[in-house]
Amino acid sequence: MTLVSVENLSVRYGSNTVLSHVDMAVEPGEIVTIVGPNGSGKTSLLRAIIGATRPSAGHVSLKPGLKIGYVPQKLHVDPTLPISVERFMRLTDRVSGRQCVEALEKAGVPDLLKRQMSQLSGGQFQRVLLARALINQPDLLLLDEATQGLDQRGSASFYQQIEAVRRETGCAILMISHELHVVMSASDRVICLNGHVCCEGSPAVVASAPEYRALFGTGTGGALALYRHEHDHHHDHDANPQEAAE
Ligand SMILES: Nc1ncnc2c1ncn2[C@@H]1O[C@H](COP(=O)(O)OP(=O)(O)OP(=O)(O)O)[C@@H](O)[C@H]1O
Repeated sequence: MTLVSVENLSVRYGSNTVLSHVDMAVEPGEIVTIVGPNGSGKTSLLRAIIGATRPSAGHVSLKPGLKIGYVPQKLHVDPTLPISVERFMRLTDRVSGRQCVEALEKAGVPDLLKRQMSQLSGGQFQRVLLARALINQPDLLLLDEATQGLDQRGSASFYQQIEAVRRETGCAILMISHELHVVMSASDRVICLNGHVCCEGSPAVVASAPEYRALFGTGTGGALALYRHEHDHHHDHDANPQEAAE
């Protein structure tokens, strides 16, 4: 059964429409990546899915009883606050020490339980956030640019961990990423967003779609084009990405 189904979704902040007519779905066990320039509504889409942002039109349906783990884009922990990884993980959920250790194992950092949050490296911190999101054994994991601030090796290894999590737990993953080259290999499906769904499909189909190329250019150099986005392609919400790619 489909985990998340988004139909004709629009999100508006005041008079600013950031998402319009977005249709997308996530099936069990899939890894789906959302790419798109800054401000293209990626975070707004995730927030609409978890119910933190109210759609101005359309709707989001979740499979009944769906458990979601969410790794936010940024989380600031005051470096002067003495808080251990274990305390941090137990702040929001009633979980045992054993469950914390298991979640840290799944996130690839089994030995961090007693460490101070302020002493973790960027990569370790992100793994702890991942562990916290895994603690309730979610059916769907949402990651909002979870590798921000990590170097290329750190983020490649983080995505390998995500694939291992999917293998071991079978949970589906919906993630936002700017690292196109890494994402392309780790994803079953890519959705290219720019206020609307520009194109979507398997990484190979999306990479060769004219809409995607208009946004990101070709090859891995396209990762840079992301930040120098010129949106000059024609908007056609009914375009079939399969046909467009041919
Ligand atoms: N709570 C809010 N109130 C008003 N405007 C908002 C709010 N949240 C986001 N926006 C605006 O909506 C647009 C889309 O923001 P969103 O965070 O969804 O984009 P994004 O694709 O995730 O961007 P980035 O890649 O920079 O993280 C931006 O122009 C942003 O300024």
